[in-house]
Amino acid sequence: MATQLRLRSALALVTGAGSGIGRAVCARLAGEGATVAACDLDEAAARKTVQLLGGPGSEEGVLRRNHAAFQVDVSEARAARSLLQQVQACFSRPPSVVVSCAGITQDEFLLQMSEDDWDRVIAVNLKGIFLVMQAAVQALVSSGSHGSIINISSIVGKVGNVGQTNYAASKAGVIGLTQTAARELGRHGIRCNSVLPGFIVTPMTQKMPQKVKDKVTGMIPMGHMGTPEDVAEVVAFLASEDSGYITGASVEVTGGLFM
Ligand SMILES: CCCCCCCCCCCCCC(=O)CC(=O)SCCNC(=O)CCNC(=O)[C@H](O)C(C)(C)COP(=O)(O)OP(=O)(O)OC[C@H]1O[C@@H](n2cnc3c(N)ncnc32)[C@H](O)[C@@H]1OP(=O)(O)O
Ligand SMILES: NC(=O)C1=CN([C@@H]2O[C@H](COP(=O)(O)OP(=O)(O)OC[C@H]3O[C@@H](n4cnc5c(N)ncnc54)[C@H](O)[C@@H]3O)[C@@H](O)[C@H]2O)C=CC1
Repeated sequence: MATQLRLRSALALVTGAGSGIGRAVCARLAGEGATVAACDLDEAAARKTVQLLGGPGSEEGVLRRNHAAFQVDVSEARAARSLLQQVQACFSRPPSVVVSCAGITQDEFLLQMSEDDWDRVIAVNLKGIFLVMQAAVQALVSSGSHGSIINISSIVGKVGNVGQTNYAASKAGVIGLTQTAARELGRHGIRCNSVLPGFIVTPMTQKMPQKVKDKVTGMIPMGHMGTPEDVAEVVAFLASEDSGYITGASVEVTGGLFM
């Protein structure tokens, strides 16, 4: 159950906000009082998220007074830096909560995987988190502000997965990146944690071959796929002071898959 408005003083920057887990995270954080900067490669999708957050100004085409949408390709260094400049210009402060959900798959067996398939997934899923996190913590540290960074990895980053050498490597990298940032930033009052979702119902998993989806679902101890809201619940906890002594953690939201 959400603690009433425990994030009322937070400005939350969420990437991948236009779909799936990122959209659910925006809704949950806003529901707990946060002001949300919904960021995505697909600006229209990010705007749709802001409209779905409801409240005054959420009518079609009118940005809600206290939330805003931003377009960004997180894999581009200039774009990531510009995003933080835009967000600070819009809200006159750095984001105290940063949730990196933006991610892609380009699945293929190792024997057939192209260099481009490898490079693109690493650029978005790993370098993208590095770029956004670096820009955000530079703003937080220079302003002497505390914060909570939540990076979305995957259970695949822990155990691997057939057809995902690129994706698994990127998600394993997110864990190590986050743990290292936690070690460096604790003295600045900035916590950094990873969330490792399991098999969640989103457009990303809907692309999988049905026979694989059926196999995976049968392996989940809780017997069903998770929802984006299941992940958003954990993200909200890590964003709040209720997790004030948690940093460097990897929190699995999997229904017990690969425990
Ligand atoms: C025995 C089942 C074990 C399942 C373990 C898998 C756990 C996955 C949990 C995922 C949870 C978190 C996921 C996440 O973070 C979000 C995502 O990444 S969603 C996308 C996940 N992607 C995959 O799992 C890869 C799915 N596979 C494919 O997309 C295609 O197979 C691929 C592009 C790799 C190759 O396509 P193609 O050449 O057409 O071959 P087939 O599709 O016909 O497959 C050939 C053969 O291999 C089996 N197979 C494919 N993928 C997997 C897999 N992930 N795990 C186990 N087995 C797999 C497939 O069933 C075929 O087997 P046959 O016996 O020949 O039918
Ligand atoms: N769905 C699942 O089962 C799981 C998903 N994850 C991770 O959760 C995160 C969210 O995944 P889903 O919501 O399922 O996917 P999704 O495909 O529904 O949403 C991903 C969002 O990221 C955006 N995006 C893609 N590339 C981008 C870029 N370069 N810059 C900015 N935004 C970009 C897309 O436009 C999209 O809105 C991803 O990092 C994914 O790897 C982890 C474990 C399981």
